[in-house]
Amino acid sequence: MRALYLEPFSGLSGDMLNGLLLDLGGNLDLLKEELSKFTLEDYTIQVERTNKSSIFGMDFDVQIAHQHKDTGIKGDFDHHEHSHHGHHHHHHESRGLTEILGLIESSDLSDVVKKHSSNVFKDIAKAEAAVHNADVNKIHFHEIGAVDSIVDIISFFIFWEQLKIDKVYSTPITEGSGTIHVAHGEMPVPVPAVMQLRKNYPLKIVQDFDIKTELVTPTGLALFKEIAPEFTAPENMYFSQVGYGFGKRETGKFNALRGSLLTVEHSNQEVKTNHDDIIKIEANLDDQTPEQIGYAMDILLEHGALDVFCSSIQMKKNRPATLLNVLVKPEAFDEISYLIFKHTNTAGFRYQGMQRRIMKREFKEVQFENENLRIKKYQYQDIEKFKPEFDDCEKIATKNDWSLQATYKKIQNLY
Ligand SMILES: O=C([S-])c1cc(C(=O)S)c[n+]([C@@H]2O[C@H](COP(=O)(O)O)[C@@H](O)[C@H]2O)c1
Ligand code: NI
Repeated sequence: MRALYLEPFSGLSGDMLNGLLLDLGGNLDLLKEELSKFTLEDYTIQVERTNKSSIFGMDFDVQIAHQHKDTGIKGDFDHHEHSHHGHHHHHHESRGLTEILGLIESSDLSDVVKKHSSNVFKDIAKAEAAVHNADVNKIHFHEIGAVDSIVDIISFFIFWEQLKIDKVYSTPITEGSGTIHVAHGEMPVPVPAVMQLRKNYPLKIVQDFDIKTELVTPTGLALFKEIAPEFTAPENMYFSQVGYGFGKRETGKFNALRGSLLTVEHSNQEVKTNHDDIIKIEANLDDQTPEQIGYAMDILLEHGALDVFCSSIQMKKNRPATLLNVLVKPEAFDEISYLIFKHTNTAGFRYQGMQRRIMKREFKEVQFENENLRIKKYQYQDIEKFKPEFDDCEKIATKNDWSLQATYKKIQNLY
């Protein structure tokens, strides 16, 4: 399993979220290729690996042709008829929600990107409609703001799909205070659309009253809601990568969104049930080297297979071959199927649904010889079993130059 751990200690915006996913390994060329499936006016994506306070991260910016960078503020939603505003140039068309949803639906973007980005647009339009007492379909996204909002939102889910994140965790979100100026005048921070987006949704937001500007933008918060982070610290996971997406405003503090990719082995996941459903996949491989099979096994395990194992078989034409077995949760079946076809020579495989009887599993962590020692507790009715985490025992044994046997003896009274 792969998780994303967000630390929005300086708020959330579309640019920060995109910069972060890029810094965590999002592929810019593939992003541009995908975005070309969606027809929009002239814009360019500017990315720069740069530093703030000597910490390197990604600056992501969508630049629109003819945009005046006078205020540095984008996202000017036009809720009025064009004729009411002399300053609305002809080339600044506005798009309504229905039009944006239609553009997304008729594009060749993936279903995942279509679904999530449409949800975000609906959420923002609903919030704007509530603030400005307008019909949700009458909210018009002003072109200057809309093009970069559209690109921000769609890009985020294209990166999202690339990174294959299964779960999101977050620390509480920090928001600024005071007021900001947008085209419609002065707005209190949190801005009204952000307040609406918070309605009836369990978010943890704290305000930093030393910062007199906006840290959380409507786009940033709507994207955050769509990936639905859990406000807890992930347990039994390992940080595999840390990244930073920079914000644009001068806040007087370190203005970035930090995020980390975390991985967890299935054997280290908490289990709260005594039974579950899995799928068992079998493929006979008679033309693949052990090196290739080992490589495929690693990839399948990294992408959520519960277990991958092989046995030797004798196939037609007297060929010694390998039976590849993969156990997978139903929700990971499509991705694992794709990866089997990608990384093995097989042109088909067998699969069957199975039920498992399993022991509940939880972890406790103790300190031993200045090291964390995780202990697994298995439980089924009145039966309890305890098992210290092998990787931790190995670390303790190596550090102290003890045998594994001696290490297990020393820790046995800890569980
Ligand atoms: O122009 C309008 S109507 C406007 C409304 C609101 C409300 O909260 S209502 C907020 N904003 C500000 O625009 C920028 C851009 O936001 P994005 O989410 O598009 O990045 C931001 O400062 C908003 O607070 C504009
Ligand atoms: Ni508004």
